Amino acid sequence: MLKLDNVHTYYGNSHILQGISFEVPKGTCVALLGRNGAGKTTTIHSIAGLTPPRNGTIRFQGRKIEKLTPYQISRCGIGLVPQGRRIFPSLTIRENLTIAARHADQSRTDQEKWTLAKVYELFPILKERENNMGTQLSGGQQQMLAIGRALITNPQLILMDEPSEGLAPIIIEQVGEIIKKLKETGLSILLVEQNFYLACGVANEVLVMNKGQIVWQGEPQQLLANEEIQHRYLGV
Ligand SMILES: Nc1ncnc2c1ncn2[C@@H]1O[C@H](COP(=O)(O)OP(=O)(O)OP(=O)(O)O)[C@@H](O)[C@H]1O
Repeated sequence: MLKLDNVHTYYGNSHILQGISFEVPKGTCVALLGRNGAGKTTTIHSIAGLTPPRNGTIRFQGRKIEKLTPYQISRCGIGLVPQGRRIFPSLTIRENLTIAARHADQSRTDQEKWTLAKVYELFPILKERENNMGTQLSGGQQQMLAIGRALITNPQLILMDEPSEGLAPIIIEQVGEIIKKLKETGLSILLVEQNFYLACGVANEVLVMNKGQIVWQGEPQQLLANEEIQHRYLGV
């Protein structure tokens, strides 16, 4: 589904991603873990075209996408749930969703298509509060809206940047359940997280980043059993 090969990304002269390679197979969730500043968001932004890589290739369903614009990448079927949610504060829930729907990929069959009704079915609280402004939502509701807004573009892969950030533990559990449900629909997910337990609970594979490189990769159970890696790179 997604394949990065030797990706190098810079901010000016700062060499941030130093040869990142990994794959997200179809229908799976791959979690990217690491301390603050490890390069997780930069990886997501490199894939989404917001900070294009200077070297290396990124393939989505076999097509090279590293030189495309963010809009073109989104049209290929990659949805972004950005860090901090980025809800439009002066629009209602419904407007936040319908604006995103205007950019939806229409090539999928009706059954697979995400509509406003399907997003409301997944998140009934958004339907109940559809006329509330973005700013009037709790952190958990904003996260649901950010996920709904990505889904309504009909992506085949979503990039989620720290969905648990700033949320209470009970809401983080709900986010975990949502991610599992999305996987069941066949969606592929690249999940960037600081929350070790959330990531290990939902991912098929975990990648650990440090200083712009992937320093460990394996199954969640292997990471849960590996205290050395947890201490050294994740501060668990
Ligand atoms: N716009 C920018 N200009 C210059 N350097 C940046 C910029 N954004 C990030 N960096 C640097 O790039 C490195 C990687 O940052 P990045 O945000 O990818 O890390 P992260 O693992 O996502 O951490 P966090 O959890 O804090 O978001 C850091 O050293 C950071 O200071």
